[in-house]
Amino acid sequence: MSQKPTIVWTKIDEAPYLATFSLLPIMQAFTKDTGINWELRDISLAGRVIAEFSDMLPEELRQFDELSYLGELVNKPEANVIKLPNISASVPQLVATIKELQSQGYPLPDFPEEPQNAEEEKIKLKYLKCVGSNVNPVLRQGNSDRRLAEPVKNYAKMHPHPMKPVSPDCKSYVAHMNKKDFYQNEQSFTSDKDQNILIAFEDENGNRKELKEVPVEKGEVFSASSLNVNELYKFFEKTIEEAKQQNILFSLHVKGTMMKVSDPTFFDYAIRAYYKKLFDKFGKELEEIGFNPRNGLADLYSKLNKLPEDKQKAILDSIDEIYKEQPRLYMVDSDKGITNLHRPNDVIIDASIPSVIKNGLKGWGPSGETEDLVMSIPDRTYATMYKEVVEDVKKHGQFDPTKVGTVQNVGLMAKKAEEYGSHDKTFFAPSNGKFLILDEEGNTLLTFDVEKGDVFRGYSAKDDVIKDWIKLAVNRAKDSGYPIVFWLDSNRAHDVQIIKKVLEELPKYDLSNVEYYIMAPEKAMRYTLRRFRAGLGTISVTGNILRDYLTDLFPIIEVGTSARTLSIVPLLAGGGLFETGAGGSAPKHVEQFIKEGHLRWDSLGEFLATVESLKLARKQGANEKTEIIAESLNRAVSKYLENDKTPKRKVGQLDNRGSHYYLARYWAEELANCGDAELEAKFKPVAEELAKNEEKILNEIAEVEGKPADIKGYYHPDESLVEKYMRPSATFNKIIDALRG
Ligand SMILES: NC(=O)C1=CN([C@@H]2O[C@H](COP(=O)(O)OP(=O)(O)OC[C@H]3O[C@@H](n4cnc5c(N)ncnc54)[C@H](OP(=O)(O)O)[C@@H]3O)[C@@H](O)[C@H]2O)C=CC1
Ligand SMILES: O=C(O)CCC(=O)C(=O)O
Ligand SMILES: [Mg+2]
Repeated sequence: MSQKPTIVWTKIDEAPYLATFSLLPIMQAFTKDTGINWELRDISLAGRVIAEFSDMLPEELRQFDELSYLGELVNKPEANVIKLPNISASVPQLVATIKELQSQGYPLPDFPEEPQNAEEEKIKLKYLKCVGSNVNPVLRQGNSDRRLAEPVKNYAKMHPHPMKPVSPDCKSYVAHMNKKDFYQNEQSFTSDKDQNILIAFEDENGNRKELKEVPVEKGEVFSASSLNVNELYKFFEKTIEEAKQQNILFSLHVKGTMMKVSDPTFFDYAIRAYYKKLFDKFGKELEEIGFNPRNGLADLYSKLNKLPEDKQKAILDSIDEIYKEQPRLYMVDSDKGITNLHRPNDVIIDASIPSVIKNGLKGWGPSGETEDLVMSIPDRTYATMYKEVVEDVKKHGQFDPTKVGTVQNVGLMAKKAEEYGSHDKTFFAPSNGKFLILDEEGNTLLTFDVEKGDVFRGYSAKDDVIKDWIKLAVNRAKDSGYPIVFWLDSNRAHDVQIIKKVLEELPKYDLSNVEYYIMAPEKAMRYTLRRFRAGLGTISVTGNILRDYLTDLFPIIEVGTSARTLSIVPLLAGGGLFETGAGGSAPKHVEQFIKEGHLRWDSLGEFLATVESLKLARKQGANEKTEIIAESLNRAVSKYLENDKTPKRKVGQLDNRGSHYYLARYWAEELANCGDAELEAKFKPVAEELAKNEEKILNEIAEVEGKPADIKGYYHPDESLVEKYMRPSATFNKIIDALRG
């Protein structure tokens, strides 16, 4: 192992990217004496686009492919990566990024949505590599351990975030399909050897097309499922009609970003059902301009100018008519008329359902008021547990953050586990027929009867990954004393295979102090909520999707935002990946920053991740001061929370930059009394300087607030301007830069 451990800090997008400019210099300054080397590696959406197309760019605009570099690093024991949340881009976000880069002088080709020749086909494929969740699955070469640190829980108890009460006559509910969904159609097997299996499609005349060869390891659980799109369409028709009858909002909650291939299908059919009259009346024109509902209604607006003006007007009028007849839509931004069906990346289920719960089971309607709503979550695999929590809130009332317990998670995530690794194994039926899984001898292992347009996806979980996940769960149970609940459903073919492994593995451990259960998601939710409302702690041990969903749901209920989560990924190869929070990149915060110079991103996730990363660096060879510095940071974070120095929502209040000042000050104060003479001597004057200059520093920050922060870009801003806005206090910078040396 190298003598000089390196911590990689990732350069990403949106709010946490902005915050990095203020925070990373502080981290470098305070850890100077550890001998740790800090590297900033660009995995932002814009950075990935530039790297992908570097062969087409002039030398000075080229960029190294940092994601591939990191993808290799995480498989080495020296890996120590702090991964901030990055954009998992939808196609509209990608197109916006390309436009912005072009406007900055990057000679990038347009995104060829409908390629006309082989060259365009190649370009499209390159661009599609930048879409969806293409960073996380590459870096996540370990399973995940997500939980809230004790001081964070205590903070929420002292400063509870608002949770709106639920009205006793609340009409909100979760709607899902009842047949022919992924849940019903799943099939699975555990491979008894290393082999290559084949995914193929056979039409009704027996013509077979080979689609993809997939290597499968011995002990790997391989599963596949299909979803019937006619049934999906009927589901939307019915749910839309119900919303109309009940006079509540219609809403759709999916993961169009992470599940970039299969989930836009939900969008597609929701749009076809909701705007049916538009398709009936203008089907030909919509086809002519290449409207693709998978990209949301925004795609129609962006292509409308290809039609003559009178046609454009007729289409817009028809949309207005539809809004009068159909149920009101759940809104993303009612002021701007942006609806739930506008863009697939705006409503992301893991964050959106908790936000509905926070709002007292209401969503924003077109009038700018909150209203009851139906939450469509088509596939039952994950809808039923949301239904359970929604019904629980209706029955028992809103959660009280000062009283609830905690729900931690151990997630099966490594090596592109489960559905989150299915993108390259997802196909759409070109006609009625069947998808087949064949072994090397051509024997049929699984068969899926489908109709034209149906979605098929294959996914798997590797044996070593499952075993590591079980080990992590048992260890967490022992460390915390909380019961572990495996959220596994004996009615799901995939879960049946996993349950077998859990039952085989568990007896290999000393379970004398471990309370464990295996329950289907609905029941697991019921059990967990009972304990949660009684103030008790429980660990959910789940697959990859439930990991994602539950680690937003519970932290948001418990502490207001999943950004405050501690998210550790012990890598299978021995290193560590520390994700900051469990949430996203908070685009709303960037909008506020650009408009009024106030950034309300709370970097708590980054603070907590750094503590863990420093502890790992110590094990990787950093000197003994590292531990003291990490512990001091940990205590500084507690102080930061006790004194409530988290950023506030409004301009004029403490923001991200001010909150970093307090973190630095408390960290210096802790180091000034840490028991290490050298560190104490070094940081005593720093603590004094920081305390003495409090007003001056905060005033210098306040000077850039209340007016626009023009950073000349959203996906790829001018970094010298970002730096200027994010480090506006000369006094503070001087103290930090002196430490950085
Ligand atoms: N790990 C990753 O890399 C992840 C990436 N993403 C990506 O992030 C983007 C945005 O996702 P979205 O669903 O909007 O979720 P976000 O978590 O970005 O935003 C939802 C809301 O959470 C609150 N919030 C989030 N982080 C903070 C913070 N640090 N400080 C204070 N409040 C915070 C704010 O809510 P409020 O106004 O209610 O206080 C915010 O508006 C998408 O592109 C998505 O793909 C999403 C999840 C994880
Ligand atoms: O990778 C993504 O798209 C989002 C990941 C996410 O939401 C999570 O890990 O909680
Ligand atoms: Mg998530």
